[in-house]
Order: sequence, then C-alpha cells, then structure tokens
Amino acid sequence: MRIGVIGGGAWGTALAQVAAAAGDPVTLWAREHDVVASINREHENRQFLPNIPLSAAIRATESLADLVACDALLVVVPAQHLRAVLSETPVDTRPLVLCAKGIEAGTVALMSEIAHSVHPRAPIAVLSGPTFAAEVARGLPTAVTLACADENIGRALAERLAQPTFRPYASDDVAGAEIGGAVKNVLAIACGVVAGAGLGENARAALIARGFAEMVRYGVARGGRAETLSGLSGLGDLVLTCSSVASRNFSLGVGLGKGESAESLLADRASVAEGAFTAPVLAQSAKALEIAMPVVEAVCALLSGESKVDAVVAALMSRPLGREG
Ligand SMILES: NC(=O)C1=CN([C@@H]2O[C@H](COP(=O)(O)OP(=O)(O)OC[C@H]3O[C@@H](n4cnc5c(N)ncnc54)[C@H](O)[C@@H]3O)[C@@H](O)[C@H]2O)C=CC1
Ligand SMILES: O=C(CO)COP(=O)(O)O
Repeated sequence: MRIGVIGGGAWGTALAQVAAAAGDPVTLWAREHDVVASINREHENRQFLPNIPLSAAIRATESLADLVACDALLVVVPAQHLRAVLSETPVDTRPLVLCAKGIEAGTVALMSEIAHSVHPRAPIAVLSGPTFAAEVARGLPTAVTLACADENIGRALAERLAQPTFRPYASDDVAGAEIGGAVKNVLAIACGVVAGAGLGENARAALIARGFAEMVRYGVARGGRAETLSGLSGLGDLVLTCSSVASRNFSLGVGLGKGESAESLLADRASVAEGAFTAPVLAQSAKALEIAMPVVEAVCALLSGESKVDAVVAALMSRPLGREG
C-alpha cells in the first residue's frame, strides 16, 4: 500500500517518516516551496520539524496531482483548512486517514463529516493519540487509535503503518476518535493557564478530570463511545498535552495564565495551536446540544479577552455544587 501524506507541517512530516520507516516510498505534499526543497535536498523539514533527519524514501511535492499514484492518503492539514485542501485533491475511492484535531468553524463539522461531504465515495479513517510529532519522528515509542468503520480497511491501514515504535489500536468509532483529539486541545489550553497562573498541581489534576467529563458528555452526544474517549485518542492524548510545555496548546495557556493576550500570543505563529480555533466552535456546538462545558467556556472567555484568570477561576469554583458522574 503506497502512502501519500497531505500536509508538510510537523505532524504530516512525522507520519511520513513512520510510513517510510521500512524504506517504502512515501509522497508528501506541502504547500511551502521551501519545505519541499528542504525535505528533498537535505532530508529535513527545517521549518516545521527541524534537526530531525528524515528518511530518503520520503519525496516531497508541491503538486496535489502527484498523489494519484498513492493507495491511501493521510490528511494532516490544520482543521480549518481541511475542506479547501481536500476539495483540490484527487481522491475518488481511496481511503482518507484524517489526522487533524479540530472542529470546523461555521459548520461545526467534524473532520470525518468534511471529508465525507467533499469525497463521499472515499472510506474514512481517523488516526489520533498521544503523539508529539518530534518524538514520533525520532522513533520514540507510542500507540494510537486507528478508527475506521470498515474493519478490513482499518486492519490493512494499521498493518501498513505499524512499526516497532508505532502501535495502532483498531476501533470502529470514528466520531469518538476524532472528538477526543479536538476537545483535548481546548483542555490543554486550560491546563496551561493553571500552570502559567501558578494555581498548583491539584488544580491541574482536578481540571483534567472535570475536563474529561466534558469531553465524554460532548463525544457521546455526537455519536462517539465513552470507551473510545477513555482510550489513547481521548484520555491518553489529554494526559499528554495537559502536562507538557512541548504542547503548543498548553504553552498558549501558560501565556494566557501569565496575563498575556491571546492576540499577541497567536500573532506571527508559524505552528498551529488548534485549541484556539476549536474552543469557540466547541462552545457553540455544546450550547446547541445543551451540554454543559464550563471549562471550555472558561477557555473561550480567556481567549476572547472577555475575562481575566482570577474571574474565570472564581466563576468555575462557585458553580452550584453538583454530583460526580
Ligand atoms: N504537531 C504535533 O505534534 C501533532 C499535530 N497534530 C495535528 O495535526 C494537524 C497539523 O498540525 P502540524 O502538522 O503540527 O502543523 P504545524 O504547526 O507544524 O504547521 C502548520 C501547518 O499548517 C499549514 N497551513 C498553514 N496555512 C494553511 C492554509 N491556508 N492551507 C493549508 N495548510 C495551511 C502549513 O502548511 C503547515 O503544514 C493539526 O490539526 C494538529 O492538531 C496531531 C498530532 C500531533
Ligand atoms: O496533538 C498533539 C499530541 O498528541 C500535539 O499537541 P499540541 O498541538 O498541543 O502541540
């Protein structure tokens, strides 16, 4: 199975490295000329994944048409650009493995819903889990959820992508797998705020647990299963990104917690902090579904500049006492 990767950011590049680990040729589409040139000439993605030697089996291209020779496509462009890029990609009936973590602004569509509306004949899979790109590209071990409604296609993809240091677990819960990744980015911002404002380790642990409750409520309401959200693509990724400054979302939260504005923190950023885009969309969608997501709402208030950290913490702590579960 020849793999093509759409998106030459850190994660697309790391996944190309996984797919090329056994020396199989991989085609990687990137929109930046310099990224394509640096991967092909130096076997390095200087802009988005510097100082990590890449497999010579990865060939980068600026032309989406070059992906027609591939049997399956890993789609790794940021969530808000997925629809535009997929609309220009020849796909037909080839499997699309969606790897971005977010919800589309305006439509509140999940990544699988976008892919299905643009390419209705393509089988859809979701790959998600605790995967900092640099660690994966360096060959450090991790495990991911690979969800696909078609069991045979899911198995074939898992067998093709599995490596001694990269272990996919099969699932048929596409919605559950993608919602975990989208929601955890917003919760990682919240945990960064706790760290940046010096609110302590207890507060962070409490936030992870209550944030996870919000993730499960929302995920189940959109058709996912609680057991998927308790797995690698939900809880696994939540624990990772809520506890490390290597997370762009957590780092954004640290800045907010120190009192910096979202506008200044996001200005001129080359890498993407998906949670900043997902937060208002998620809050809007949760409201429409009548699901309480107070932590997500708090992140929205901080990102928009509507509230300061002290006020947000006071509001969260003074909500009416409730039952757990
Ligand atoms: N970096 C990581 O460790 C991981 C990232 N992800 C997810 O993968 C997705 C891609 O993130 P990264 O590869 O980290 O990106 P990145 O932050 O390394 O690079 C930004 C990417 O955005 C692309 N981009 C910017 N403007 C665009 C436009 N108008 N149209 C199309 N593409 C545009 C750039 O070409 C580049 O590929 C995100 O949804 C992210 O949440 C998932 C797992 C791990
Ligand atoms: O999704 C990720 C790891 O699984 C990457 O997290 P950040 O986008 O917050 O860096």
